[in-house]
Amino acid sequence: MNKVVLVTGANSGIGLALCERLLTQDTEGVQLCLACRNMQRAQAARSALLASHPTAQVALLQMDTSSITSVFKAAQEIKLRYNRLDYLYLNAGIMPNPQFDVTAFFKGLFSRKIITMFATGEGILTQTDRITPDGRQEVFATNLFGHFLLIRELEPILCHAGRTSQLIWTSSSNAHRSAFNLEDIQHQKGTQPYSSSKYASDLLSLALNTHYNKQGLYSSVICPGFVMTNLTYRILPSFPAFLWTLLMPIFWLIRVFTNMFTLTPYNGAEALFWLFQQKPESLDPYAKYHSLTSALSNNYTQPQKMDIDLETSEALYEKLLQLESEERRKVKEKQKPSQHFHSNRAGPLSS
Ligand SMILES: NC(=O)C1=CN([C@@H]2O[C@H](COP(=O)(O)OP(=O)(O)OC[C@H]3O[C@@H](n4cnc5c(N)ncnc54)[C@H](OP(=O)(O)O)[C@@H]3O)[C@@H](O)[C@H]2O)C=CC1
Ligand SMILES: CC(C)=CCC[C@@H](C)[C@H]1CC[C@H]2C3=C(CC[C@]12C)[C@@]1(C)CCC(=O)[C@@H](C)[C@@H]1CC3
Repeated sequence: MNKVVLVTGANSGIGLALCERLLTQDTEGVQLCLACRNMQRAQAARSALLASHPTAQVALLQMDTSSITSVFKAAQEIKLRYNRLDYLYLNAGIMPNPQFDVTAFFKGLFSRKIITMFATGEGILTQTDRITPDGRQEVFATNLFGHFLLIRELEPILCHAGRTSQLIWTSSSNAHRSAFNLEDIQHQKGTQPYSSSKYASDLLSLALNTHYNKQGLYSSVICPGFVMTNLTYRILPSFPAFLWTLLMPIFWLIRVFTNMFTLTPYNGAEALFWLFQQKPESLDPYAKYHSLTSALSNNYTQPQKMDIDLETSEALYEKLLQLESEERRKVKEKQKPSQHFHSNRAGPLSS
């Protein structure tokens, strides 16, 4: 039977590379749905996939994960189109207005933390977040909360007796406990919203396993390593593309010291692809699955224990459920005036 696979943020980078890899492995056996914010880029991605796999089933769906209305609308559409969903890749993500701390970078080069700095970007990156029209912090809304609402909405087609479904989050080695605060889950106060949102996805994945494994739904997280994509090019915006190309030999050299420099979206998608082939019951809910590339350019996936605990994951889950109820209440409030308007119109006509 065909596997139904939905990938968010599938029009570029790691998400698109995953789609390409899935189709290369089994063109006929996969029914792909690319859920994208930008439909022009989504069309281009679909055409590229169909050019190399003309018989593939590739559908498109408009969804902006930072917008509550868009997520609810997309979820309705998905439920109309499919009666089951085997894989949901929660991959869309942003790192807006990144600031690269040059001083910290040079200090790091001459410290014992040099490898960690290159592997995780720890200590050298901050971001300035924005507020969405819904009034939420944009990084939290895009990377985490929109995805959480999507999962909750898709529950009926994700949970089926007698078969399993997988949720797979594109997290990061940049996820740190120190950037996350349970009292400020949207990271309104700090300067590391990206790290906070990725740490929150690690916690949420654990909580989802606690609450949904019995219903056959399993969640895992991966880190794609450091990959050259639109997201990373924006870290040094003044750097022209050719300078990045000039840096490539240095980056390949760094692979001798850390296998986290996967560099290409194809390599970065390794763990996402590997998880597609695993039995979800055999996976460790406390592990992050890393895409790694050796100095000799061999790709492999390796699990690493995450710095997370059940108590914090449950507390975050509760807070997300509260936010979800608030959002549902707001949606109902918005619908009320128009219902009132229609019933008023219906009144005199029927009398
Ligand atoms: N590159 C790296 O080194 C690393 C990346 N990651 C993670 O990998 C994931 C993919 O990023 P990557 O491929 O690198 O970068 P890209 O910028 O190429 O991909 C990000 C994707 O997310 C989509 N997206 C962004 N915002 C929204 C939104 N509001 N609604 C729907 N889609 C949205 C983008 O679509 P659009 O075209 O509309 O912008 C794009 O398709 C992200 O979650 C990122 O955090 C993790 C660790 C390292
Ligand atoms: C100018 C030179 C010679 C080097 C600059 C390298 C940095 C721009 C680069 C080194 C490690 C990278 C890194 C990330 C971004 C770019 C670096 C800081 C990430 C933080 C990108 C997003 C992620 O999720 C992390 C896993 C990446 C970790 C490594």
